[in-house]
Amino acid sequence: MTSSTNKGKVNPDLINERNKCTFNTLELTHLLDGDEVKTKERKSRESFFLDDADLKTEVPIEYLSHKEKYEEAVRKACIVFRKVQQLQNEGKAGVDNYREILGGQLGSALLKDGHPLTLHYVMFIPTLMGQATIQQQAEWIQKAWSCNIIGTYAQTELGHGTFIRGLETIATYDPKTEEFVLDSPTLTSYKWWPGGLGQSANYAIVLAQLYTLGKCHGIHPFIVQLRDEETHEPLSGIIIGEIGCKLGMNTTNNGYLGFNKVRIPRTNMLMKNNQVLPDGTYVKSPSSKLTYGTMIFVRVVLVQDAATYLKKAATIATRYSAVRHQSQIKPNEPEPQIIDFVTQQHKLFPYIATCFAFQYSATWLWELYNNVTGELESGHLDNLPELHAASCVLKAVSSADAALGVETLRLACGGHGYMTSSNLPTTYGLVTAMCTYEGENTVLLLQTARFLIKIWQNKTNVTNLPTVRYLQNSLNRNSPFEKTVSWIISALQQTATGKIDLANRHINERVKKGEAYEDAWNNTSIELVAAAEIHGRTFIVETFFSTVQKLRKQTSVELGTVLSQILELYAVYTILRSTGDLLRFTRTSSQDIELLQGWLEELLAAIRPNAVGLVDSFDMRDEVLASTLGAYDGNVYQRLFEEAQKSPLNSEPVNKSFHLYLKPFMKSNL
Ligand SMILES: CCCCC/C=C\C/C=C\C/C=C\C/C=C\C/C=C\CCCCC(=O)SCCNC(=O)CCNC(=O)[C@H](O)C(C)(C)COP(=O)(O)OP(=O)(O)OC[C@H]1O[C@@H](n2cnc3c(N)ncnc32)[C@H](O)[C@@H]1OP(=O)(O)O
Ligand SMILES: Cc1cc2nc3c(=O)[nH]c(=O)nc-3n(C[C@H](O)[C@H](O)[C@H](O)COP(=O)(O)OP(=O)(O)OC[C@H]3O[C@@H](n4cnc5c(N)ncnc54)[C@H](O)[C@@H]3O)c2cc1C
Repeated sequence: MTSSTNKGKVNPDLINERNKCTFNTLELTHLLDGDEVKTKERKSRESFFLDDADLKTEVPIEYLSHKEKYEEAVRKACIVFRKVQQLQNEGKAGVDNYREILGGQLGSALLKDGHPLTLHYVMFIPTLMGQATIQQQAEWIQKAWSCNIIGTYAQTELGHGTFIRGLETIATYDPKTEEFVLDSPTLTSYKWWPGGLGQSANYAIVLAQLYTLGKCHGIHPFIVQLRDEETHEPLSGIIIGEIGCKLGMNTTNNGYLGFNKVRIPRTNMLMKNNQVLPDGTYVKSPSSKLTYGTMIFVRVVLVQDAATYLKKAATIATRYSAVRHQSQIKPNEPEPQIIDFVTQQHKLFPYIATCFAFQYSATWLWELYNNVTGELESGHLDNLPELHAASCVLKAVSSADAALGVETLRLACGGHGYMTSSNLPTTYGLVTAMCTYEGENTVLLLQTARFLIKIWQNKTNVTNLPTVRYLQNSLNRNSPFEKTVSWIISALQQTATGKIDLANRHINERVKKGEAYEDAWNNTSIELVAAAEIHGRTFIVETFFSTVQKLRKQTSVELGTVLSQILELYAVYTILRSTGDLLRFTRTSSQDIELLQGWLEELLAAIRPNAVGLVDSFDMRDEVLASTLGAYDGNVYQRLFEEAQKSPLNSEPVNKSFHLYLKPFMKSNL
């Protein structure tokens, strides 16, 4: 039985759902965490943070002003990281805990609408680790780890986010003083967006165009002090502030930054990859793309984050759907639980399955990232393009599907899903941002397409490239329909290959007609994005399949059966999203599509008794869900009512606006 912190009387529908679950939810929780010990450690960390009275906010943050929200977020952020440091000193915290504390699980429970110090940990420290020399690390890392300085990552500008070669901030080397002079020559060159930049950080990694000895060498990273370490006043020549309210993430303190001829020492350019010598000589690294390393790191960790946000929304919507009764299926019968409507199951269950699919792809990608960065350290760059392409497509597909999933799950909760207290709107605000930051999704899909087309055009040997190995079987037509996940994978691979081939042919045809390659690329880009997307989805299904094959060797029969069902559901759901392409690029017939549809419906029915059990296995504490609709006890209506009482408008029977405006207006109409 999955534990919960909530001691309330549990709703009978949920008791009933839990009684009919066919597998041991605790076994699945352990499997998702890694093992029983890891579950214990996670739960003890959760208690360490969530039971701390100082980390609770009395008034729901929605009722605070923008300024108050920020101040409350900083208060909590400091407590959170003091506690992290305590765990570190006790040897109980590592990188994974930062992920948990900043990301979707604990992170959004502690700071519901974003963390003002996230960028310090997610990009400032990783950039120092990846781009600074040993000497520079000796100077900066310890100060950063212990938070004596707080940093951010200032790359995006008002005028450019995607096209980073077009950034306008300038760093001109002055050999006489051995300093760089940072300047923002235009309004569009102002940095715009960096998290924590507004009022929290006193340092930043700034990406700027490097000029030395009269020549521009492209963008390079510099560590720049922004504010006085004692007074926190902006330093001379630094123009800084916060960018204002956003759709979500309103406590991340995103900022703007301009430079008016700010001088920094030569040694503040991060020189692990490229260098500027004291006399101004430029020394180039083997690959200009190593400067982009931090972006790969963040894209990799975001895939896990997408899974976590989706788990949260799936838990809320599934529990709510088990408790909510509405309408009738047959006349004269009681109103059913809305989870019994098949359309409702179709909104919920594929997204429950998607949580698993993304988690397994995230694990795979994290391992690839660690292997390839290890190789980069020893000068081997061969596998960087595949890592880049894989991280782009998995970040894009997982964030897009998680955003769509959270919104679908919100809609699945009807009117109550629209309440802020359901926590679905805030979760959507967090997850949809992911589609834009760290590389806008379309742009990232085009990066993956670039990799795929290159492989296809050059007939590259793909034997050692796991994400594209399937391309070697290229255009062999797939076998007749079989009700297996292997068949689905091969049909998806066939479809992806067909789409890559067709896009490539269209580029070539356009070039033959006289278009420049770049124009032909742009004119084919709708197809290129679609090809990259299905390539990504295919890989996610394949990874889910191989993971379940491995896991089934260690699970009980009951859990193994459920894992296979959700794998099948994810596979069938994914392929049914592409029926048009399936008919175009494979031998699949419309009768096969009917069979797939029937299979989908069978799976929804098979998963129905275990739906609540599956989301219970995610083991998200009520404080993590922070939702009137999703709590473990299912007491939805009581919670909605209680939360409504917290509206400041309910603190007095008559609001002054009645006397000031409404009454005079109403009387004047007599
Ligand atoms: C150590 C302590 C750690 C503690 C922390 C641990 C964990 C933290 C964990 C979890 C955190 C959890 C949650 C996080 C929660 C919230 C996150 C909150 C905030 C997020 C902040 C977001 C911050 C940002 O957004 S920063 C700004 C990001 N900006 C972008 O991503 C810009 C996108 N644009 C680009 O990347 C590029 O410009 C481009 C679009 C790729 C084009 O570049 P260009 O130079 O024009 O390249 P071109 O197209 O010509 O390609 C040339 C060539 O290079 C290849 N290429 C491109 N990029 C890369 C790369 N990155 N790596 C390798 N190779 C690359 C490209 O494919 C081409 O190759 P080829 O010529 O075809 O061979
Ligand atoms: C919540 C949030 C937090 C952020 N945090 C940070 C941060 O800490 N530090 C930081 O430096 N930045 C940060 N950013 C900025 C973020 O990285 C950029 O907004 C992002 O990379 C997208 O760039 P853009 O805004 O220039 O979009 P644009 O590139 O202007 O996108 C607009 C449209 O143009 C299209 N487009 C652009 N180029 C192409 C192309 N080559 N081919 C096809 N279509 C194209 C896009 O697909 C999109 O539809 C943050 C952004 C957000 C929303």
